[in-house]
Amino acid sequence: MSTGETVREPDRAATGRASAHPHPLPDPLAGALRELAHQRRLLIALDFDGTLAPEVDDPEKARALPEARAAVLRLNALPNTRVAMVSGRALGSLIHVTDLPDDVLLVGSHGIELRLDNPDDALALNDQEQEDVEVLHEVLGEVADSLDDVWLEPKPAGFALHTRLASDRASRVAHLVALTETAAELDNLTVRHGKNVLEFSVRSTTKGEAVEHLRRYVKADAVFYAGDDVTDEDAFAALEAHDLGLKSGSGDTVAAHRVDGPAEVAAALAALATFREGDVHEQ
Ligand SMILES: O=P(O)(O)OC[C@H]1O[C@H](O[C@H]2O[C@H](CO)[C@@H](O)[C@H](O)[C@H]2O)[C@H](O)[C@@H](O)[C@@H]1O
Repeated sequence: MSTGETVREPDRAATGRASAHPHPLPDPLAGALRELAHQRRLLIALDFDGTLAPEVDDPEKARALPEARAAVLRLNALPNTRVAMVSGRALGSLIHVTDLPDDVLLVGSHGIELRLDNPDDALALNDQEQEDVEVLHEVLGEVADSLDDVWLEPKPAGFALHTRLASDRASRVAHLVALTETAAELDNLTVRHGKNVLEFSVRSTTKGEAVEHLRRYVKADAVFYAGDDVTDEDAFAALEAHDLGLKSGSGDTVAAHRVDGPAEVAAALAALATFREGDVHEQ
């Protein structure tokens, strides 16, 4: 969790704005945000669940904290600054829960689905992939039906097997049986481990590839990425020297910075917005 000295960033003298939130940022993070804010063209890529939005039992009821949403909108309004959501959610679900302006770039299904500036083609699976999705549905459907509080969330290229409300025993059984039986039926399957969820997909794209694609797409000089889960580690690993990775919450990470959770991520985004707004006004 957050360690080291902390400062309340940004202060009114430095930026002309009062600090609007009570979550102090670790000193090294505040400094890194200040430096990042000077980069000419910036991509701000953000995971959703556990990063902007606290975890809830019903995925469709998850919403970004108001402070996080406000900071995202401030950043999105700045010149030479693009905001992207990079999520494991299906694109439709991501559009619904984020409810952001159309110029926010969206990546769903861990990089498989994109909504960039031009209307992109809907995800088109080939015949083999469609068959594999049907097999997955059959196998995982049986697992979910046989255990209390285990359920399947359909996605365009696979399924998420949710165990958040299941007992420890049911979760273990669900994971074991699902992994064994899908491996027995399908050759080219990607399995991603998340918080109370196992994701099965017939496409193997990662959030790391998504960040690389977005970096090229927006011609970014630097990238800010924040995420909380195992799948976000691919994105952190894709960051380069001038970038900034921010891990939300507990768990192993290769990100250079860590905060406790969505409230502190919101504070970091608000600080970045304030630093960058200051730069714009100075130009
Ligand atoms: O990449 P993310 O934006 O973090 O999405 C990851 C998964 O998020 C959702 O599941 C998780 O959040 C739910 C709502 O808080 C929670 O109920 C569930 O236990 C978590 O696993 C979503 O349902 C998945 O499709 C995403 O892949």
